[in-house]
Amino acid sequence: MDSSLLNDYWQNVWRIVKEYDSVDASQVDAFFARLHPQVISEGFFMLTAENEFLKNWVEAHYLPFISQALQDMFEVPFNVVLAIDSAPAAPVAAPAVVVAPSPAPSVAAPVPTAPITPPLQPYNTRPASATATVYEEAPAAPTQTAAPQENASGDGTSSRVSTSTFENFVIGDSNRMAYSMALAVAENPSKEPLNPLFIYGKSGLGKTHLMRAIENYIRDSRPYLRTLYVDAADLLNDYTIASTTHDTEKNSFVNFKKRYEDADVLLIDDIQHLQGKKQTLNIVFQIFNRLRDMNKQIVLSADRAPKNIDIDERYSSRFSSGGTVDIQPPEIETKLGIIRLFINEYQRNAGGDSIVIPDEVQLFIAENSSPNIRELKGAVTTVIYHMTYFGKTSMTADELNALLASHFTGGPTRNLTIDDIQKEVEKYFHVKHTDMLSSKRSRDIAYPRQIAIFLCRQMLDVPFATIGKRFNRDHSTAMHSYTSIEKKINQSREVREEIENIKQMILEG
Ligand SMILES: Nc1ncnc2c1ncn2[C@@H]1O[C@H](COP(=O)(O)OP(=O)(O)OP(=O)(O)O)[C@@H](O)[C@H]1O
Repeated sequence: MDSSLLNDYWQNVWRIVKEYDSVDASQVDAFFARLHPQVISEGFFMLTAENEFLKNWVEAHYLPFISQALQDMFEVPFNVVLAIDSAPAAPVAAPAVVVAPSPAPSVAAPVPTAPITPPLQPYNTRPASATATVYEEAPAAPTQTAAPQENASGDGTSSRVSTSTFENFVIGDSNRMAYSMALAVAENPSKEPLNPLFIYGKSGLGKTHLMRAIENYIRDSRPYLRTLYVDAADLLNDYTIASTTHDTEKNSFVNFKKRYEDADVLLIDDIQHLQGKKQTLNIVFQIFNRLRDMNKQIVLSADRAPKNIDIDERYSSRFSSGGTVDIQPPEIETKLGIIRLFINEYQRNAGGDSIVIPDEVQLFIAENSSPNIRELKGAVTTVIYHMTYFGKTSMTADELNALLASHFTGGPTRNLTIDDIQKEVEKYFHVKHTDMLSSKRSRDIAYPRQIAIFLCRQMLDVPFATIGKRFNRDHSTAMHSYTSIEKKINQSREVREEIENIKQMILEG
């Protein structure tokens, strides 16, 4: 979106607010003249104010009016955010939300000629099939204009490496902050305080999507930067090969390290895979420090908070020394947004007849699928194929249940057992099964054991006596474990997240 359009929207908001009965138009003029629109996307509007006083005053007196005016214009509720920018530049339009106002690039670097910008349309121009539920969905059609070109990307490829972009990431409360931070990094790599950026959340919630979106954005907008994405499991593999290759010059190892140290932007996904891999961690840490010293951008992701990764504290504290943000399980609105996005994508790929999945079917899928978005997408594919193949125009709840029962991991057909829970908890904490059942009481064994007992009770609802027996304990010890974890969950968000995470892994088997 060009900045004049952004300004037009702002002028319109300004005009509408002045017309409200309870406001003093001249005061509005005085204050609003010192605000600068920065970003608008569906349901989100960000302004900057020149100082704290102005920000606080506008927040206290005019924020609801600004939201209302935007809602009047676009017919969706708006979240309005004010930030301080003491030296505001000309307003910049970004694809969607950003965390902080982005100053003009400090180096004479080529910037994207046309930033990614979802066209914002009044809500009533949406297809009639869209339900009234509010969600933020970036339109699927890519609008980044930079043509694929030779760049210095670390893996030698010259343009986009996956289809995950900021445009096809559906935003909701559960992921808004992560999206904003990822976008801020993509727009201004190596800018403090988001270096390193650490994104964490359970499986299938969109961490890789955001990392790939950062990678794609930078490859398009700053092709001269070497951008390197790697999954930690592949990195580990790379390292094993490099360190075991018997070349006398140690070229394999040197090349391995150089490949990562040469990156301007290094993205390492799923770093929990490095738990227990001392040597690899040590090398990764050296690479990390070197890149940080050279002010290169690092983005890390994991399925749990840095603190909960079983690695030396000096690593985890360095890894989380910049921006740390989590992605929570999606709300129904976000799930519906993703379902619609996926139907549109499917339709575009398939061409031909239009695919109509009734709203009630979409709602059924959103309500019954687990938070894992892979599962959600799989369910949509199954339904699309089923409806297309049998020429159906709708499906009843019973039919959907029958079709998707085995698909949903949390569904009724998944018969979880105490064994399943023990197995996943042991895997998560790297505890041997014999230790889990032993009388050992060191914290690294007792805590996982308590969690396993807690989950057996919570997920299976079996008597404490039965659970105790399976852990070589009596009824009261099992009950004590349960209450002790319950207490920890109430006291600590991290414990809560960790347990949710393990639960999800158990459900996914
Ligand atoms: N908000 C979203 N909007 C659109 N698609 C999404 C969103 N979140 C996730 N997805 C899609 O869901 C799938 C799973 O997401 P992704 O691979 O990013 O998860 P993850 O958190 O990295 O999981 P894991 O930890 O298992 O690697 C991908 O196809 C991704 O494009």
